[in-house]
Amino acid sequence: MPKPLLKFCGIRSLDDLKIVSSSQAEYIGLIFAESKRRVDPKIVKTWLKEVDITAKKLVAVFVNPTANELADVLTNLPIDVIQFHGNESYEDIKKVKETFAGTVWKALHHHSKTIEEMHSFKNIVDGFVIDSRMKGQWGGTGVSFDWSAVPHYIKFSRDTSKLCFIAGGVNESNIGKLLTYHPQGIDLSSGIEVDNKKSKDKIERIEERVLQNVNISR
Ligand SMILES: O=C(O)c1ccccc1NCC(=O)[C@H](O)[C@H](O)COP(=O)(O)O
Repeated sequence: MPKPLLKFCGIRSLDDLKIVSSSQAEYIGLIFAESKRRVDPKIVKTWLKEVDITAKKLVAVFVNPTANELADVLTNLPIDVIQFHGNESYEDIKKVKETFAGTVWKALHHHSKTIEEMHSFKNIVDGFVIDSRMKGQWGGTGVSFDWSAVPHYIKFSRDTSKLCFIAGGVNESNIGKLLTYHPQGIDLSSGIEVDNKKSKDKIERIEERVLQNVNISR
């Protein structure tokens, strides 16, 4: 089994960025939505002068963004992926794709109709992030969903040639179980934090588990 792609999300300081830049993650996520992890694109721009992340892809996470919010981020930062994490419509995403040449993912919350929602976005997005559904919160909840549904999400994504990340409450204690489903991608935020900061130790322990699993399945 190949190593699942890793996305470390919710970087909120220069120190966080330094930590994830030397990690095994392929993707680094920044939050541009209402959240304790929200960052200002102009400040992130100053961090990028100090930290080389050219080996990684930068993901901008939005929740129902305005055109101005999108423009502010896209003009200041070298964004590779836009992740729509709100209730954006197919048409909203289509409009953004007219001018944004990068990759676009739709985050969907796990519930009984998520596969139907994936169907409705499959012709406009490059990938999905499946996250936990928590009342009043869009993401970064630290809560995991019932992973017995993960094989359905993986199958749908494979059949439609989309990338699929599993998100929501993944941490060093439960990632072993998630790895048994062989997801293409895993997205973590709360599970790699201590006191609201990204933790190098937690990241290293998680990466160890991921790499162990890759070796075991060889
Ligand atoms: O992380 C946030 O604070 C956040 C706020 C609003 C919308 C999305 C947000 N996060 C998006 C992500 O991609 C997170 O990595 C994902 O929800 C998993 O978070 P966690 O459960 O904390 O691992």
